[in-house]
Amino acid sequence: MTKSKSFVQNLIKQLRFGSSRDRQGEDDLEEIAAKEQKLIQFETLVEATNNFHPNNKLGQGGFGPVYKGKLKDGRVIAVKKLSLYSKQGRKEFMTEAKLLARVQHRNVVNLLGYCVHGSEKLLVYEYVMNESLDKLLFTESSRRGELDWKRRYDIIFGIARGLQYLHVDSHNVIIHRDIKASNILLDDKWVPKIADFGMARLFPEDQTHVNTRVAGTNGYMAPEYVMHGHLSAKADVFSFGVLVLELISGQRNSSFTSFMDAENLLDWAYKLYKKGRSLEIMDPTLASSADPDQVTMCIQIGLLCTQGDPHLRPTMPRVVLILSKRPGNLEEPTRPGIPGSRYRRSRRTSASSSIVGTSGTSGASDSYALTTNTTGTITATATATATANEVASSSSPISRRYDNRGKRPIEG
Ligand SMILES: Nc1ncnc2c1ncn2[C@@H]1O[C@H](COP(=O)(O)OP(=O)(O)OP(=O)(O)O)[C@@H](O)[C@H]1O
Repeated sequence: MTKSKSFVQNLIKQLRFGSSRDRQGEDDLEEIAAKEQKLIQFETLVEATNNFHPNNKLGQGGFGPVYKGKLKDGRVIAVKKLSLYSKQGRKEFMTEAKLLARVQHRNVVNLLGYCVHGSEKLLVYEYVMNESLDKLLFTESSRRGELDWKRRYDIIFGIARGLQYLHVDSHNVIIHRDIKASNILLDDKWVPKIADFGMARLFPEDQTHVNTRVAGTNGYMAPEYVMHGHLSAKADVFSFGVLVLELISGQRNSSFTSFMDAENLLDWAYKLYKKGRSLEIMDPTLASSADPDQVTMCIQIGLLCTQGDPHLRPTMPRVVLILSKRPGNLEEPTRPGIPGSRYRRSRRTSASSSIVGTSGTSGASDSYALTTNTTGTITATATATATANEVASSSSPISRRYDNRGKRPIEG
């Protein structure tokens, strides 16, 4: 067996371990990473970041702070430092280290190595120059103009390719679970890199979905995942669709300003689409650079990806195909599934990605109303007695608190 093959197999073994084996997993990982020469000395990082000087701080994530640094060989790096007291962070940190060690793709951030220094743990990435899409699109509004239509289209395409790689082309199915604007980094050529694999899950090849504890970010999570903890690649497809509509409109779904009585960005886009006026959602700063046909197609893709019924959403390979071939006829999107609105759960189990219809309700026998209150608590209400027990059950993820970043922690 080759060295790299045994490395990958060891990592897969570790990812399947339960939490009681985390400690063991960490020790193994150190050994494996050392063999792979992925270990970076703490002193090297101290020097590279000028002793983690506040001036070098790039931002603060769920794990802890991220610093910019420069290695002696000239490579610019981003160092993610795990907060010492975060048990949750430790788990996510290990997941990120293990998963990123085994993926390599132009549209996935490159993990250069990691470092353990006493109780401190650090992950070292290539520095991605234009930082996060979130900053450009929403926070530093003066820079939004830098994202003309061509760049936004290429970003959409790049993220789609990155997700196709994770879902299909890597050894196992990897579900990212937290696709959102702040987890997309843009390099100096505006190539998007999917980052932050702390919540990702690795699926065995023969498994298409699992039921899991819900974790993710408000505004991006697929309804079947929020409601039932049902996780499949289609949950990432949903988040991707939200991101596409955010990129086109320049509006954050989670803090949407209401237009046309729409409850959120997806609802607004859908209502305009049904009236044949979908281009009205377009960010005004795109007016001079936009290709209307391409924008229209991307809005339709965003709506297809965010459909309430996960079976109706296209797979990522299909999205990549649509983006590369620009077909004249695309299927009609059905109503989007949105936390905060009514979601109908179809009983149908077979997968299909090219169904034409007006709503994802065929065979539906139960439905839920999901509401988010001002404190960020998501609450689900069963609207059919047949499912009242399921909703009342303590294992059903119906009422969870979000932190002030809109992020739901992994529980248990
Ligand atoms: N490889 C990198 N290159 C350049 N900047 C980075 C890199 N990794 C992270 N950053 C910056 O550091 C900041 C914090 O990133 P991090 O991934 O820890 O958290 P986040 O995605 O903002 O939040 P959360 O952890 O809650 O999802 C981000 O704003 C991002 O711009």
